[in-house]
Amino acid sequence: MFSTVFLDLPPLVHAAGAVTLPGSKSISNRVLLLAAMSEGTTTIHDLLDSDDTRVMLIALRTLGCLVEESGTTVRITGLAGKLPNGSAKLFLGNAGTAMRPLTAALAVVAGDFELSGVPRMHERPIGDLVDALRQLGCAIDYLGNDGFPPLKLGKPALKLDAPIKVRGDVSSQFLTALLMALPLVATKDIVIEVVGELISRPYIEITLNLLARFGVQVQPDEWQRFTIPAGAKLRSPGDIHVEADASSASYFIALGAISTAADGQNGIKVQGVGADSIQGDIRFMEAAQAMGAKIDSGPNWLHIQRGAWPLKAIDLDCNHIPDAAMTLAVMALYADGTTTLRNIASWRVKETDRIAAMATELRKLGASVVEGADFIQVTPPASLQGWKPASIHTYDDHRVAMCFSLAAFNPARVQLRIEDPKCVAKTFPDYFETLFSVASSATSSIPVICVDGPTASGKGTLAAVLAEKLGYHFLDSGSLYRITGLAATRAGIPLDIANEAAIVALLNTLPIHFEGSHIWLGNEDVSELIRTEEAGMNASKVSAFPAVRSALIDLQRNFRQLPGLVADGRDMGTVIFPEAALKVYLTASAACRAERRLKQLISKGIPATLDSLRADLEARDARDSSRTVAPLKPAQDALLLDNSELTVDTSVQTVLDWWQSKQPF
Ligand SMILES: Nc1ncnc2c1ncn2[C@@H]1O[C@H](COP(=O)(O)OP(=O)(O)OP(=O)(O)O)[C@@H](O)[C@H]1O
Ligand SMILES: Nc1ccn([C@H]2C[C@H](O)[C@@H](COP(=O)(O)O)O2)c(=O)n1
Repeated sequence: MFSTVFLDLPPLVHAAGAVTLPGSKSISNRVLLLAAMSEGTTTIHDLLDSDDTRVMLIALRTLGCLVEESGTTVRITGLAGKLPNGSAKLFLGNAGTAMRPLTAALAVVAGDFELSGVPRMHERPIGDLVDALRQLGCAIDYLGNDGFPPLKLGKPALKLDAPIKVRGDVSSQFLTALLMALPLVATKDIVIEVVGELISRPYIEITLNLLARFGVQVQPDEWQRFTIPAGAKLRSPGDIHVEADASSASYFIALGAISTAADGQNGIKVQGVGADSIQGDIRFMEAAQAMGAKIDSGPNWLHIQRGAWPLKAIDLDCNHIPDAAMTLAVMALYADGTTTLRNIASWRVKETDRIAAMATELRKLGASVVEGADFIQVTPPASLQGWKPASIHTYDDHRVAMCFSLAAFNPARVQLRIEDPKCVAKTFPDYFETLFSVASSATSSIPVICVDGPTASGKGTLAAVLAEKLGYHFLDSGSLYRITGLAATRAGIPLDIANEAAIVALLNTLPIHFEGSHIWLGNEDVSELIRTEEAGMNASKVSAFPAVRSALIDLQRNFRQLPGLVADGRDMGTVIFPEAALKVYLTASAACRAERRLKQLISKGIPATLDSLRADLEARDARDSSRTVAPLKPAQDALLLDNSELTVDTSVQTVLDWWQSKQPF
């Protein structure tokens, strides 16, 4: 997951390949609660691992439920409606799929509970559900504002005779919550009557479908009355598989519709969910097809290719696909006219006011947007010049972040910044990694920051922190020369020019691979071994051989992957990435560098003296600067930074400021 303050997306050009999506949030949290409340043990396969499921799991454990996790498989020993912990305080983050159903389930069983969430959760309405539960005799108090969490639940005095009325036109989660909770107390038939038009019916279909899997056959009557039969009991189905999330699939369906494939590849394959999904958002397929996507599907997969181009503008009632419809609003940027998405009033009470958020952010990109109480109308920029680079504010809303990433395919190739990219953790923590696994940019548009300079100037430290802060890959090019020196020494090859060919032949066979900050030579983690002063000196020797340098060029350039790269070395800016957007030449006085190296070695328990270290680093600098190929020197367009008197933080901030000043935002 990208936990950076922002994530810059270079212009994306192609997309092709297969993606496997995480489990459905709606199914995951429903199944977790049903499994916890039912009789028997349920093994849930492919459960979504995200913020929203995590708060549900923590809540269930707090209530005394036995939860055993093993990867994406979770075993729940059901409580059969009896809670061992009759009082608990539950924090439910911003998970509506946890807050609403848990409120109903805990309100009908005896106990004292407090349910709270993040500030936005305390602005999301729950009054209609509370009103419905109070009709049943549930004791519920508001701890903050009336109509909103946090809530205090007490012991109910249940009255099951009259039909329970619940509004269906604000959120279908209120009805879902009642449907899942009432089997716990169905000593007689319980009737729920929906007041107002029921929105988001497909979510109710998921609820009914899953209740049936847990042994409860609710009798629906025209989507207005639902009867939970007397004697209904939640019973574990044993094993249950969670489909991939159809709302998450919408981004990749859209991706297939708007992108062209790179050579030899063919569209986007989405694995884990197919056209026969029980999730309502699968009908996003139809909307995407109406806009021009070509989609094939099988039992558990979808295959999407670009069809009509530009996409066709549509006018659609999106009541049945409220979440996935946000993706349509971004697809509208690529349409041949104005797209209108109607009947989306529920967007206003989601993670943020999504109509306002989408309108604001689409306008930043240059679109014309009209918004109303329950609709949004999007007209794309009239020409390439109409597109504007934009920093997309994401409002702590995972779907805003994910759907706007698709704007990186804009034909004007303007840059895009996604603020707070980690908000995708709510449903799809690895969203951007998955996107980058199938999307590609022109290599020349993938940003590179080069940090070159003499030994112990702090290049590695600076470059690694920059890479972390920007979410970019990191190339420690010196490690490649260090490994070459190590391998040659181990093979008994003297490190002199006469053996250049032998060293290159050996280098070409080396199974080098990188895993985070660890460097492997085959099965051996050599990260520490190559850090000695001797290894540094040997690296300096082999790095002077032209054929060794040539042999390492492609390997280094291959590090230039989405979303960007920070590369540290001696010739990053002069030879390997001469067109890099920012080149930093980092220096510090020899005295200062020797002192830093001394501290570094002593902290690792390696004895050393200041004088010998200074002599060694000056000798290394001299060799690195005087060799005939790619000598150590600043690139002509490098910015010089002497950090002798600067802390690491100040150096990092200086370079980040330089980088920001080059961005169009
Ligand atoms: N600005 C700074 N102020 C103080 N200490 C620093 C600064 N930058 C780096 N250091 C420290 O100096 C030591 C050497 O830094 P680092 O290993 O990053 O240098 P380097 O240039 O990559 O060296 P080499 O080229 O030999 O790999 C580290 O212990 C690091 O924490
Ligand atoms: N791009 C590079 C990186 C490193 N070298 C050589 C010269 C250095 O003395 C040696 C070790 O590098 P370090 O790990 O200390 O950065 O490798 C080079 O020639 N070109």
